Amino acid sequence: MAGTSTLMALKATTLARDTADAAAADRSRDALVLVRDYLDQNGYVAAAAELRREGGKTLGRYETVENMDLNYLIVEVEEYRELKFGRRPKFTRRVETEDDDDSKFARGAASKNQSAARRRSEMDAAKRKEQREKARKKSGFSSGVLGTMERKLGVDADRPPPDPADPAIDSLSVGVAGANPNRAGAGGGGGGMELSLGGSAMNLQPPPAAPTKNNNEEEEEEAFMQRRILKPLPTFGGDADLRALGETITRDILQSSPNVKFEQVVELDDAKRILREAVVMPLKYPQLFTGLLSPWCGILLYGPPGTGKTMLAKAVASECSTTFFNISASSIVSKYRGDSEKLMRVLFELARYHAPSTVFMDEIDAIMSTRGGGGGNDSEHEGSRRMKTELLIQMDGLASGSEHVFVMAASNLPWDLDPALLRRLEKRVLVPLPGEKGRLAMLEGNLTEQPCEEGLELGVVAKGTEGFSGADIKLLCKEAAMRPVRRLLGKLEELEAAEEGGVVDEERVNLLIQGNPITQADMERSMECTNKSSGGSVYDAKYEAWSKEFGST
Ligand SMILES: Nc1ncnc2c1ncn2[C@@H]1O[C@H](COP(=O)(O)OP(=O)(O)OP(=O)(O)O)[C@@H](O)[C@H]1O
Repeated sequence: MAGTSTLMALKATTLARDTADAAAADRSRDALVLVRDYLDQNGYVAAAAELRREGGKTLGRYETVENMDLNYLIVEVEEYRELKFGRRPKFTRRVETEDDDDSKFARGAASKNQSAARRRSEMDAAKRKEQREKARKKSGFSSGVLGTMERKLGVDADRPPPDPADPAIDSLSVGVAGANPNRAGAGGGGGGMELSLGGSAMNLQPPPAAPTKNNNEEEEEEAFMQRRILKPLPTFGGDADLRALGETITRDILQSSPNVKFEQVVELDDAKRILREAVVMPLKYPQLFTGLLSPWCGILLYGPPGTGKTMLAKAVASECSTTFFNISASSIVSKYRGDSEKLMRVLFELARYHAPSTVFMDEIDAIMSTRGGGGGNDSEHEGSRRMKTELLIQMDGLASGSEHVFVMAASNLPWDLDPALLRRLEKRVLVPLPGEKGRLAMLEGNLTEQPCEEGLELGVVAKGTEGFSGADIKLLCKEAAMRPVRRLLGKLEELEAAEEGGVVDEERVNLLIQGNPITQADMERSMECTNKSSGGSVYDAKYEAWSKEFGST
């Protein structure tokens, strides 16, 4: 009898344990499905795919039931705890790790970026309202629920989005094993993802990349950019093709921070002035640029190759911390041939989504030369025609939209450009070859870190390089700097042979380099074997003539 009751007790315990195990497994599966669907809905395509891969077929058989998602659960728990305990629960807290000085850094960045954020906030208040409304519709929550969520995080509808560095703001960390850190294409911050209320809608945001040094303005600016671009992709109305294209653009075209300063660009004062006036200032002082003075939407930089057009575009993006989309028109033609029309649409959608943004289109003549008819290009491919039309439509949209998206196009052949595009590129700025002074400054800049012999006369080189572009000067310096290295190679081989392991230590190599500076003869020899790449005076005259007719400064 005693034996039977022991057996029954054992059975009951086993049954209870099995039931508890089954419930735990269900909970675990539910959590994964909820996270997966949340990632999907918020554009974390790669992370969701990774979760699918790890979850295998079993996970694939489940989906979140209607009227249920992660947001909803969080709100439920919050409201329940508030009712029961009189205060809302904290789901997460910020942690500092040894190798991730993130929060200290982010606090520094927060104070530096405060004034910029204030400026942005004024511009963006209306936009945020609109986004809140969209998010509310998307999440299916009433505005009251969203309001409650925002209050919990101290977010005011008309205040700027909370800074993730603010320790007062809680965020929910969701570990996604194996999540692709490059999901947003900018060297993301690893597998962990952070659920935060970015002003209104809940987004799973990967944490900002941890910088290596603190208190450095450039790096802070870069971290700000990282946070901005690590937003998840927009959903593109659920269109899988567009979303895939969005992923590609984010990976290939969007740059976190070009990190080029205006001071690094030699000469080109006119171009710098116009760019400051057209982009930098309107972002800093939006109240000055309204109505008739609304900022320019498009600028064309034209001139010989290698004169600093790309550098200028990057300087603009860095100076105003705009998200930088750098696309070479020839790559649109070769790489996205069948998709080029869609690419344009997705590119501009992403630019608006990450606004303020700068879209830089290099070699614009490759896609926007004069359309069929007048230019004699009647055989123009239909797809290419549609792509051009799409670009024009998108540019028109910029003028009427509220987002700050600024298009910079560059061309070496402005006379080939379609007049319809020219009309939309309101400012057209010549980026000419550098003068003698400019060339000297470039020579000095390029050779700053190279050991040069005492009394090296760079002025002579500057005089003798008439017609050279900045890129040519860089090549010339590289060639000159190679010459002492070539002289050293023989010596290094001898030393290697004598050295155990066949490697000469770094210090010794450095000493050898210091004792072998660039000489005047090296510079002269380099001038002899480096040619200018631009077309010379015929082209110069053509630029001048076009400038007179179409340029604007
Ligand atoms: N004004 C300049 N100041 C400093 N460096 C310059 C300048 N112009 C050119 N350079 C040097 O030349 C390189 C190439 O310049 P950049 O790519 O900006 O030229 P680009 O005008 O865009 O050329 P392309 O028309 O061929 O695209 C730069 O990385 C830089 O080293």
